[in-house]
Order: sequence, then structure tokens, then C-alpha cells
Amino acid sequence: MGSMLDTQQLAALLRARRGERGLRDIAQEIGNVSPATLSRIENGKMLDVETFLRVCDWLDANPQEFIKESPQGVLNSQALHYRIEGGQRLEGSVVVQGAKNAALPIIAASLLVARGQTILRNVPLIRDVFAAIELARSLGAKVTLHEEDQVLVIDASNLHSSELSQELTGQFRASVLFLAPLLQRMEKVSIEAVGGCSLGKRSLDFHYRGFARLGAILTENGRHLEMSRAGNLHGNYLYLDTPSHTGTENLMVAACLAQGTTTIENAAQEPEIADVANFLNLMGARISGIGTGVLHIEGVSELSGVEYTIMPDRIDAGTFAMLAAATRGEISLVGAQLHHFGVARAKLEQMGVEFEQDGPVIHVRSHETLRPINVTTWPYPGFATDLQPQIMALAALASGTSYIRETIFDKRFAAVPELVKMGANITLDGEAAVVKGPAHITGSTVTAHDLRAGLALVLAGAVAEGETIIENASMIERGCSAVMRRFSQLGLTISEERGNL
Ligand SMILES: CC(=O)N[C@H]1[C@@H](OP(=O)(O)OP(=O)(O)OC[C@H]2O[C@@H](n3ccc(=O)[nH]c3=O)[C@H](O)[C@@H]2O)O[C@H](CO)[C@@H](O)[C@@H]1O
Ligand SMILES: C=C(OP(=O)(O)O)C(=O)O
Repeated sequence: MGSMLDTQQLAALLRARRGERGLRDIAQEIGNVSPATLSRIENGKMLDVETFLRVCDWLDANPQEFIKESPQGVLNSQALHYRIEGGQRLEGSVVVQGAKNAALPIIAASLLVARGQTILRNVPLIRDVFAAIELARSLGAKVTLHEEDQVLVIDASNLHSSELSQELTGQFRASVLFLAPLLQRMEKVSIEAVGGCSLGKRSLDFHYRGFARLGAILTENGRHLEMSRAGNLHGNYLYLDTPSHTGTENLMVAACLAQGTTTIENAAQEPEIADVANFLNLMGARISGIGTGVLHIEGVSELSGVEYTIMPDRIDAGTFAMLAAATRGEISLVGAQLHHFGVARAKLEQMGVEFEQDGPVIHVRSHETLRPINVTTWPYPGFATDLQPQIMALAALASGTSYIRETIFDKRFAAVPELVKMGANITLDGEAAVVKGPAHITGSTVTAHDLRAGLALVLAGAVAEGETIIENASMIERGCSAVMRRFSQLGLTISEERGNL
């Protein structure tokens, strides 16, 4: 991609903006990028798309500014946009997809199996899963995706590489979850930067500190990190300063084949972590305390291949529930689990949204005027940060002032300027957004800066007067499957286009 970008202009802007500050400080500020990568960019070399977009974001620059030739196809992931004609009441039923944040760790953990195959059902067809499949294949696993059946078959008997390709890890956050299985299977693993949504600082220190306490040897060489083990890993007491989602998963997976018992204190309690733990136990692991903040893992010597169905995606379900509320519609969520909603259900009910459980189907409707809301994102069972941009779009339609505080990520308000462009009245005050409604939302051309911000724009587009164009829509497809089919079957007029507008 480097040759099609004006890398000199990008390098100059980066140099000017950092002034006298060291690359290490700038890398910290940007997050998910190493000082060595920044040095390469400053020398006119370009890297993966995610890093490029992250640096542009930090520079407050539009990525299109750096494109020398026709942008068509240059930033493959940028060239997709959605067109939405707003104003319809959405109704009907939608099948909730398999959970992104359970599928990805489970795909990674399947590489622990040295003999036999793993069959995964209800695998969401999203870009992050496709990247995970490519990453597993690049390491030697045989992976077959039966798309129509949403079934993945993984045979990891013959892994041949312990190097995680930067090109692939740069595409998704959950690539970091390949560290634990590779360390166990190959005795060493190396990684550079990991990708994922750009939400501010996304540290990995709990992961690495935990691996070291299990006996891993870590060597850092610029942007390149290598972990190895001499003999078995050993169980230990691990404490997470804050309940990191992937941090808990990585250490839990590593501990399954360690010698002795590991305790993870202040473990994350998201339902996806329980899903991963149940998968591991089915393979022969011994994990207890599942669903609580203290996990005990008794190491075993081998795990075997199993067949497993990925849990439904509570963020997907929550987003469709909010879509019903926004359009005063009625949507049946097929396969959703109400107890996974956590505080999100209570908050939506406060706004005037009704839920009715009918076995494994949840009916969501809203007839009344929406009431304003106070939301603070918090680790599970608190309000999920991955639903924050969507509820902000909904709050813009409520009658009164809502307060939305983001406490998990330091930069997760990328939806705000885009929603404001569409007529929402939102002001930022530190880590809180003050949303005054009801706003008259009008169609506009907006950008999906990250996955959930993109979904908030779909929601706003559905109620907007006129046409909304969402650029950079492939961000949405990182985590949301069958967008065209699932939204249009509810009555939303939505289409996708690739290439220049
Ligand atoms: C693939 C996946 O499952 N992604 C989810 C996961 O991301 P992810 O696992 O990256 O999120 P974490 O829970 O680890 O991060 C939450 C916060 O903890 C901080 N932190 C984390 C690890 C660490 O070693 N040190 C540290 O300081 C981060 O900078 C961040 O501010 O949980 C997030 C919070 O629920 C969700 O938004 C993401 O959808
Ligand atoms: C932040 C998210 O994903 P990731 O951690 O994969 O970037 C998300 O799913 O909203």
C-alpha cells in the first residue's frame, strides 16, 4: 500500500506534530503501535492499514489526504460504504450472530489441540474471523470454513511456525490470543503490533506480566516481542489490576497446560470468557470459578478436539434491540439470551423499551417517547463499552438530557462528531458525553471510525430524514455479520457500494 500513499507527507506531518517528544511517548499516546513502527513511518515506509488509520486518527488527519492516486482499491478496507434511507419503522425477526468475542479466542485456543480436529458451530462470518482463519493457516493449521453452515473445522496437528505475521495481527485485536496456544505448542512465539478498534491506549502489560509469572521468558527487540519457555509453564497466583477481557483469556488458556494450579484474581467476568472456559473444559481442561472474578485452573497434560457451538453475541442482540427502540419498531431477537444483557436491559427499560422473553426468542418494542438515561460503562455485569456508541445514538432521540460516561477506554467517542453532523446535540466533557434530545436527525455523509461507532451511525441513519452515507463501512464488517441481509429483512433501506463515491 506504501507506493500509493504520499508517505513523505505523512512522515513530515508526524515529525512536525511530535516536535521534540520521543517516539516512545508518541507510541504510548497512539496506542497499539511501537516506537520502531513510528520510526519506519517517519522514514517514509508504510505499514498495514490499521496502523496507518490509527496514526491518521492521532494526527487528526483525514486518511484520504495521503492518497496519491485514485483511492479506489488503495485502502481496500476504506472503499466500502453503506447508503441508508431513513425513516422506516423496523419490524420482523433477526437471528443473532455467534459472538465475535467468544469465537475469536475459541479459534485461537483450538490450536492447543495436538491431535484430532475441532469443530466450531455458529461461527460469525465477520472480517475478524476471516483474519483469524488466515492467521491459523499461516501457522500450519488446516482450517476449513463451511460458510453456509457457519461451521469451522480446525486441525492443528501440524503447526510449523511460531511467528505471528504482522500483516495479519495488525488486522484484529484478538490476534493477541494466539500467544498462549503457540507458546504451549511451539515452546516459543513472536509478535509485533496487534490491531483492533482504535479506542485510545490498549495496553497488554497484564498479559505479559502474567505470562512471565507462569514462567515464560520474554525478550523485546524494538517492536518485536518473543516469548519462550524452557520446559513446562508452572501454575501461579495471578492478579489483574483491572479485569482485562483478553488478558483473562490469554492467561487462562496458557494455564490449562501448565504444571500445577493457577489462580486468576480479578478475572474478567464477561459471558464470552465463560464460553471459552466451557470450551476448554470440554477439551479436558480443569477450570473452576467460571463466571466469577476468581478462576482456578488445574493444569493437565493434553487437550483433545471437540465439537462446540459458539454462544450468541450479546452486543449484536443489544444493537438490534436499540434499533427497534430508535425506530419505534418491534424486533424479535432469535437466539438471544436476556441474562447476557447485564445492565443494558435495565437501562433500555428505563428509556421505555419493552422486553419480552419467549423461550430463546426475545421480543423488543418501544411505542412511547424515549426517556433520557445515565450510562457508565463498566466491566461485566456493568454496561458494556461495546454498546456505548449505540446507546448514545439512541439517547440523542430521547426527550431530555442523558449522560454517558466511558470508563473502559480513554478514546471511545469517535461516533460523537459524526452523530453531531447528523443533527445530534452532544458535547464532550472529559470522559462523559452530554446528550440533549430529542434531536432531529438528518441524513449526512459520515465515517465509521470503528466498529461500534459505525453501528451507532447505522442506527442514526435508520431514523434520519433523508439519505445517510456511511464511509469506511468495512469497520462494521469486522464484527457484524450479513449486514445487508439482516438489516434489510427488518425493513431498512440499506445498500452497499465499493469504490469512490
Ligand atoms: C477481542 C475482544 O474480546 N475485544 C473486547 C475486549 O478487548 P480487550 O481485551 O482489548 O480489552 P481489555 O479488557 O483488555 O481492556 C480494557 C482496558 O484495560 C486496559 N488494559 C488491558 C490489558 C492490559 O494488559 N493492561 C491494561 O491497562 C486497556 O488499556 C483498556 O483501557 O474487551 C473490551 C472491553 O470489554 C471490549 O471492548 C472488546 O470488544
Ligand atoms: C472493541 C472491539 O473490538 P476489538 O477489541 O476486537 O477491537 C469491539 O468489538 O467493539
